[in-house]
Amino acid sequence: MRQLILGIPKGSLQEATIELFRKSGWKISLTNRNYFPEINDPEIQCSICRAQEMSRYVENGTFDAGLTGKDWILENDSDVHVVADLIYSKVSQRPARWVLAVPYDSPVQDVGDLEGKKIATELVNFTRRYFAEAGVRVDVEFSWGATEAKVIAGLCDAIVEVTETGATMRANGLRIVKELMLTNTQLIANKTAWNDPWKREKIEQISLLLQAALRAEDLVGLKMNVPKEKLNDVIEILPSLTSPTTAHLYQSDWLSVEVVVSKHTVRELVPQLLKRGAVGIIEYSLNKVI
Ligand SMILES: Nc1ncnc2c1ncn2[C@@H]1O[C@H](COP(=O)(O)OP(=O)(O)OP(=O)(O)O)[C@@H](O)[C@H]1O
Ligand SMILES: O=P(O)(O)OC[C@H]1O[C@H](OP(=O)(O)OP(=O)(O)O)[C@H](O)[C@@H]1O
Ligand SMILES: [Mg+2]
Repeated sequence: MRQLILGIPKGSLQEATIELFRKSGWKISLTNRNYFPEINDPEIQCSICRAQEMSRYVENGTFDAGLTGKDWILENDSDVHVVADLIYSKVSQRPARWVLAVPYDSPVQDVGDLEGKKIATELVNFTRRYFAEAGVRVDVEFSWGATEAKVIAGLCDAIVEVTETGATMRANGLRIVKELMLTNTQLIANKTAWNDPWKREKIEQISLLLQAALRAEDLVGLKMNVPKEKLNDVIEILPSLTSPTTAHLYQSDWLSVEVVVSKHTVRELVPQLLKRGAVGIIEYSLNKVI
């Protein structure tokens, strides 16, 4: 039987990635210190890899496909096929941001103010390129991590660092001067693997289901009963992916109405639906939206 070698990112993206696979129908079992986790699909062999190195291993064919941040694909300048953007980060379903930041009371207000200064970052190539294009000469120094501490300690004048919730920036009293890049997780494939029909189909299956599970995260189903004469009043305020489904209730003038809506609209929507004559409203979560 053929097998697809799939890289799963270690670190910040690991938990969210394994959880997304679970929702998509694949159980990845990680035991302590084992870098080759079990997966309940004989056609996939998983391997754990640092997000920073993933794109290199996909590019050179060690892995057929893998998940990692767009930031590191760009930083490594890897020649890989991007199969899908999967918008999630460590704790949210939003992109993370790479920002230029300084201590709160620093005189630096703009990129140009950093001429001749020192910048610490994990994303050295990207940062050098950014400042070269801006025509500002800076000394970019590689940082192994805990980068926020370095600018506070005065070891550099500014940092280029990733932020998601902003908690670390706030906790260290840092000020964002500029947002340099948005990044999100991507599913990438080795170019030769992508041209192999069996592997491509397997990668596309993974892509389809991961995207479906991710889309479902933000949505819920709503179902309600509505008397015929109130139907238009109710439908008028229903946002929906497609137009709402309606069905007649058995031997009655009532209809059942079903829609898929954004989770965040529900608390506004439900009281209005009640006012307009809907009853027996139920909300249910969705596993996948295709
Ligand atoms: N909240 C976040 N913090 C840091 N990286 C994040 C976050 N959300 C998403 N990412 C992405 O995770 C990848 C970095 O993950 P990785 O595990 O390799 O580094 P790390 O989590 O910083 O590891 P380490 O604990 O060694 O610093 C990048 O692609 C980055 O964009
Ligand atoms: O905006 P926030 O939600 O606070 O997340 C961003 C923080 O998370 C990452 O740190 P990491 O855990 O990777 O530690 P490191 O700095 O040692 O790499 C990143 O380097 C930031 O410090
Ligand atoms: Mg880190």
